[in-house]
Amino acid sequence: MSQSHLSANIRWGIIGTGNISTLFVKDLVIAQNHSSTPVRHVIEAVATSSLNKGSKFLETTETTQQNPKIYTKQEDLYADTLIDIVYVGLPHSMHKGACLNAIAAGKHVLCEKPMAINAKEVDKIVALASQKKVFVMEAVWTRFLPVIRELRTLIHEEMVIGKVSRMFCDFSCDMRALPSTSRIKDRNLGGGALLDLGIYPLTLSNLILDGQVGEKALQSEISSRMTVVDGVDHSVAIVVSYPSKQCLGILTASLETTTEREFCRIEGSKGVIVLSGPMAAKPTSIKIQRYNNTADEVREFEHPGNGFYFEANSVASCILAGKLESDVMPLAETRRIASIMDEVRKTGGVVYPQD
Ligand SMILES: NC(=O)C1=CN([C@@H]2O[C@H](COP(=O)(O)OP(=O)(O)OC[C@H]3O[C@@H](n4cnc5c(N)ncnc54)[C@H](OP(=O)(O)O)[C@@H]3O)[C@@H](O)[C@H]2O)C=CC1
Ligand SMILES: O=C1OC[C@@H](O)[C@H](O)[C@H]1O
Repeated sequence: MSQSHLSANIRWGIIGTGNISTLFVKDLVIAQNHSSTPVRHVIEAVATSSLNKGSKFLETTETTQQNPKIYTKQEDLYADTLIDIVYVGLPHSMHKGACLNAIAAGKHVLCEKPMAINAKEVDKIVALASQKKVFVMEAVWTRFLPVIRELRTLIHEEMVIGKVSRMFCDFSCDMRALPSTSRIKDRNLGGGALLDLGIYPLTLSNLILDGQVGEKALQSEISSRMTVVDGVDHSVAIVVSYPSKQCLGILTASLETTTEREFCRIEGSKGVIVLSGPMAAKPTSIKIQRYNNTADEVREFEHPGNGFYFEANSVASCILAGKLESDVMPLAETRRIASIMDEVRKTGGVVYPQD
């Protein structure tokens, strides 16, 4: 397919060759065939614990032909002057260090969620990014999906279900078989349901109940409970309420069961919207049930790959425009969600070494 629409290169350095880095880079490759892709995404280098893992990663992601360098020391990737932006795909406890090192080297950063273990760490990253004048964003890719843009229009502009009063959202994955040493369960790696999964229902409650992000977001009140195993939460339940809008969200996440495809129900004065998909991070369908109409309306959102390129393209456009943060996922929103998660953990009794 022709790539004549691509006017600039964005050269990525990928840190970590695990699950999400693989999916993300595969999507960057897919993005090259989309006429809406504003840049050519180049995988310039990858940093990994072993050369062998690096080679396998390049094969799996079909980036071998781009001839990326494989570094076995992250410092070498940060020092590579050909890299524009570092993508951090590491366990949670390693995000802060990787972000600070990349920023100190003058790189832009896209860091997997959560940007850091707590709001205090987020503040350090934001302060250094502001000093070094680089773009930084937490990779909450869900916010960039077309299904979310449509959902927000339906709820906040067209008000198809009237005034929203309540929503339920769950993100649970049965991870009982994982050992306690896995990044999902190990307290020293920032494990736990809230930071790994609960961040998505919190994100959706912001998008559905509020609609404004970051500094413009409305004041909310939080109550919560957790079940804790080996120092990390295996289940969490949060009630987020907006007194000024008379609405509330009941949000849950768990490592001990798996959510049904219909993972989110939004109730309004004129009807109900049900979101479904393989997981709360990736809604693929919106069902509208109007109280005055017997026929449901279903809108499906299918696209190749996972759809990480919507996020990556937006990041590339910000960088080309010289922006230091995204309007869709601004740093104040990362900070706001991080402090809510701090509050929920404080009530639930989950304390990380970084707190
Ligand atoms: N946006 C999304 O949809 C998703 C986001 N995520 C987020 O991505 C990040 C990584 O998650 P995921 O890819 O699932 O994790 P993986 O365990 O699959 O990969 C993490 C990688 O980090 C490196 N690493 C370095 N030290 C360790 C360690 N002690 N334990 C494990 N890995 C280590 C390894 O890469 P190497 O050996 O190459 O150095 C490893 O492959 C997390 O922040 C997670 O929340 C995860 C899944 C989906
Ligand atoms: O989307 C996701 O699904 C599985 C989780 O472990 C992961 O961290 C999360 O982001």
